[in-house]
Amino acid sequence: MRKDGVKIVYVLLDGIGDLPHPALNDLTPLEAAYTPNLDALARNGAMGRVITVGKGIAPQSDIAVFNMLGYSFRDGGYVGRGVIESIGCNIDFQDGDLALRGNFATVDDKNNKITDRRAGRVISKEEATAVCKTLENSIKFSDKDASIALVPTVAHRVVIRIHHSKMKLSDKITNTDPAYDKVEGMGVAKATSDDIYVQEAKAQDDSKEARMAAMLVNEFTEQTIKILRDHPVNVARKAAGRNPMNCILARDSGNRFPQVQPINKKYGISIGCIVEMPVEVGISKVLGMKMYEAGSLDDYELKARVAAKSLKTVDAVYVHLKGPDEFGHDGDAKGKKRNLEEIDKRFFGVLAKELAGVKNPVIVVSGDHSTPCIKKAHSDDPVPLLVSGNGVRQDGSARFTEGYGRKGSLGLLMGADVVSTALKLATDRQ
Ligand SMILES: O=C(O)[C@@H](CO)OP(=O)(O)O
Repeated sequence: MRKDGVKIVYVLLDGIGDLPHPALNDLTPLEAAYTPNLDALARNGAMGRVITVGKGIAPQSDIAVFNMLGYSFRDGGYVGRGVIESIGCNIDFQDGDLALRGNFATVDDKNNKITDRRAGRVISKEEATAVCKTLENSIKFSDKDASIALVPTVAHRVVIRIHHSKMKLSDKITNTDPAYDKVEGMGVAKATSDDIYVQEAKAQDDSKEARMAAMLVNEFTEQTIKILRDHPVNVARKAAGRNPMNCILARDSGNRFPQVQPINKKYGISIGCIVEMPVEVGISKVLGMKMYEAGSLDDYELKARVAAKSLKTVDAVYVHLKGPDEFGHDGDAKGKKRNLEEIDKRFFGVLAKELAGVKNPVIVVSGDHSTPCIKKAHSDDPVPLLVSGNGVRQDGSARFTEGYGRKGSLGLLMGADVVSTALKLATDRQ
């Protein structure tokens, strides 16, 4: 398969997949949205659907993106989102430390009932930094050889790193965040219910390293709620009628660096990326992808321009657009529809113009998982896949929607096969 001359733009729309929603006359956000640029790509290409990680698995973005880039970790060797986000935010992490993904959350501190898993989502860097600094200075573990580092990343997200100077901590512990389970190291969304409390971390084996890890995470959780009860940041937030960030929910622990084949070696082409969220930044570093700066999360026009320009130096560029997922989590179907229309106009519309000078580009569009607004959580519903351009045989798809994905000629793929399939389609015509 000749790969010289290949030019691919690979776009993952976070949380893209959805289900019919009453607020959209029982259409999905993709079906209800006006997306002329995506539809033009669909008419000039072929569609299918993707089970990104595994049948029945509602994956988190980390393991889903790894799969969509061809790394399935099905041997159970996945290191956990905590490690990936630690790498993404450059925290000092060594094998044997315990890294976890955290959420600043709002709890009723009388019974630890969670009233908002994201403390209202609006959290400034200053608030998060002040809270993390207080916690790092105030938390005292019963084991004097243990210490903690906390790094706020984006909005309600924070990375937790626990170090023990005399033992390698085990990652065989359960989450304190009730919204996600750990299955073979992978973070899997649970069908959430309203009656949710902060969970106690439990050791998943009888080793002293797992029991120590669980004990330290529980001490962290308990002390955090006490310390933050009257923290100035929360006094101010409550006075302003905003949810206090008075708990940190922890999940997806890991205790070692991933060992994987660099992506350029895996596919024999050079692949760059445009990513912002700490988890995708971590993935890109682990896979050795050249990262291109392209503004903040919704600088869509800039991302399109940088993506097209990057093809002067790399053969393919992976672009992660976070937008749709948060509307799914918030159950905002109309908001997700509007966000898709914005991405279509401001990213894909600009990309079409910017690629005018690129010979035979192939555009691949899919997602990391479904986040149906009706469920307000990730689901195992397959995501649509589109491969368009460079003479890819058109299959009659008229729009980029879940429905056309079901009927498309590419059929049903597993996430780990998407890149190799797209590469084959992109090079058959060479
Ligand atoms: O970080 C995020 O964007 C989401 C899902 O990946 O996590 P949470 O549901 O905790 O907001």
